[in-house]
Amino acid sequence: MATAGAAGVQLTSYSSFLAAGLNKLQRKRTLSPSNGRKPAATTIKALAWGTSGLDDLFLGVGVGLPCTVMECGDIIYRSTLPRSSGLTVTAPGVALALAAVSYLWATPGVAPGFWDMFVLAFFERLFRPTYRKDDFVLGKKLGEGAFGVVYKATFAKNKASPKQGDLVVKKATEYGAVEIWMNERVRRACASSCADFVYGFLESSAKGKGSDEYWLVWRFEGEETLAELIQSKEFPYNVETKILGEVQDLPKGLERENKIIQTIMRQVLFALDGLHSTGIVHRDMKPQNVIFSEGSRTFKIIDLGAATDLRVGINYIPKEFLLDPRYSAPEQYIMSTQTPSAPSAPVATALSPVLWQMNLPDRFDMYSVGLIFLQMAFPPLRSDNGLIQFNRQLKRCGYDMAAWRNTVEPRASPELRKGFELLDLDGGIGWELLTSIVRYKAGQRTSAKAALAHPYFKGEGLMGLSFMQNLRLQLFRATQKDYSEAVKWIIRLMARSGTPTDGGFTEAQLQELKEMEPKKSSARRNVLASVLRLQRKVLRTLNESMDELNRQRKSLWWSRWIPREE
Ligand SMILES: Nc1ncnc2c1ncn2[C@@H]1O[C@H](COP(=O)(O)OP(=O)(O)OP(=O)(O)O)[C@@H](O)[C@H]1O
Repeated sequence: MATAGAAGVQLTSYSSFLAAGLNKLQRKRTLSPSNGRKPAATTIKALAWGTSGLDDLFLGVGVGLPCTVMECGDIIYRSTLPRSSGLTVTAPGVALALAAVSYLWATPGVAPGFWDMFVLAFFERLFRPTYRKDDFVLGKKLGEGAFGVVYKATFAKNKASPKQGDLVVKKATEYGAVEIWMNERVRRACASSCADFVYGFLESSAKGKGSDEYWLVWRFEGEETLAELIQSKEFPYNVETKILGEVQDLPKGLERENKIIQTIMRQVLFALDGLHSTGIVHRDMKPQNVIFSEGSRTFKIIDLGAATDLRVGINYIPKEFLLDPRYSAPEQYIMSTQTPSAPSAPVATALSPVLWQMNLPDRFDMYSVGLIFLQMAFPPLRSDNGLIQFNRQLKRCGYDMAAWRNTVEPRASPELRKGFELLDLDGGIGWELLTSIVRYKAGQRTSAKAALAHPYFKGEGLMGLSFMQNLRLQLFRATQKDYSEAVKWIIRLMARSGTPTDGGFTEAQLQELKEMEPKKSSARRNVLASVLRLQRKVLRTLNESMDELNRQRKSLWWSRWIPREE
């Protein structure tokens, strides 16, 4: 260090010596302006560059007197010197930060997931009241499914609860763990979407490990599910006062019924959008799992036993089949069967936005909601038999709702025709919404959020739409359009011989096109094939590595979060 310092001092002295020489030269030129010629500016500049270059060199070397090395400046002007340690904002930096934030917040939400799991869940566990089975008195049985029995219940007299009132208790088998997880997630993220969850715990039986039971407790929301309500001959009038608070000032008829159905659909979609936004797919949407909450006067979703949390990959087993065939979408699996079973939580969380966008798993629920809409609009489809028959007919029509309509409408019963008339109100926006949901391909189905923004819910029909709403409708239509129809039309047009009346291409033109095409299309096809090959390879690699990870972590890791009865 000492040697370097000395060298620096020596070099600095040399630089000062040169600068002094330069000053002298300038003075000399100014004092004796020579024989009419201008001073040799280039020489001076060159010398000046020489000295400043040396100074830069010292700065670069980093040795020398403090003010040669550190750009101290004069004390008076120090504030004008560039700040060396400030945060520099650059366009690529901002773009990168924005991309990272968008990824972390994209559905199902990596960042909110961390916050929820490590902060909210932690504090909730610290402060919420805990219960044990003696705190409840079970009443009548409300239902019995494959995985548990549901009872109406109350708090035991000795248990002081902040909110008294009726409860619902489900005693469930091993699948109860998943349902507790889902209900707790929902309570923190979108409480109004589902029945109000009170508590869930594992009750270890004295008889042995095999008979452990999960207890799940909710507030009793109400007596009726949508299934019971739509079975009534009075539907939809039997729901009117429940959700609208009063009888509408309209004569009984299609318009009034449409308003009620609109409100039910809006509430169901709103609840479902809450679940989807937090990364939960219900997988068992049906009128039996939509309950009318008397307290909040809205429809809420129940039974999260088949739900899957794609934020962390819980209960996500793509090859599993546990769906109600009456309401399930044609694809049956919510994720591509090429997608592996759920990886470990951190990997699943990091990849969740990519997997969500690749598979659009929420559209599985949307198909089921489309069928609920259909049942509300068409009375003959409200029975099990009616729905099963419809499913068969739609399958035969290639899941094309327009084709189904063309087949059944000409010989439709008055009840069935009533459904078409209801959906055709206001320029057919109800039919348009329905057909944008009930589609074969998941990717072409509209999401819950997009459906909520559909003008069908504006309530005043097409005539009542503002300019902006109309614009949004056009945009919705453009994004929802099935362009395969346009392609078919072009192909049909091409197949005809070109005449002035029919249009289309002549044989000669087609031949010309054929001759022109190969090079272009084969290049494009090659690129496409390479992209597909790459995609398959990525998926296969992911598949293998994740299955490997999964094998090592088959245990129900999330059961750590589930309280046990002491
Ligand atoms: N929070 C609640 N408030 C009022 N009733 C409820 C509530 N939760 C569930 N129920 C009633 O209990 C019944 C069964 O509930 P749930 O569907 O969750 O159980 P399940 O065992 O999964 O039954 P299934 O297999 O038949 O769907 C529901 O149909 C509903 O009538």
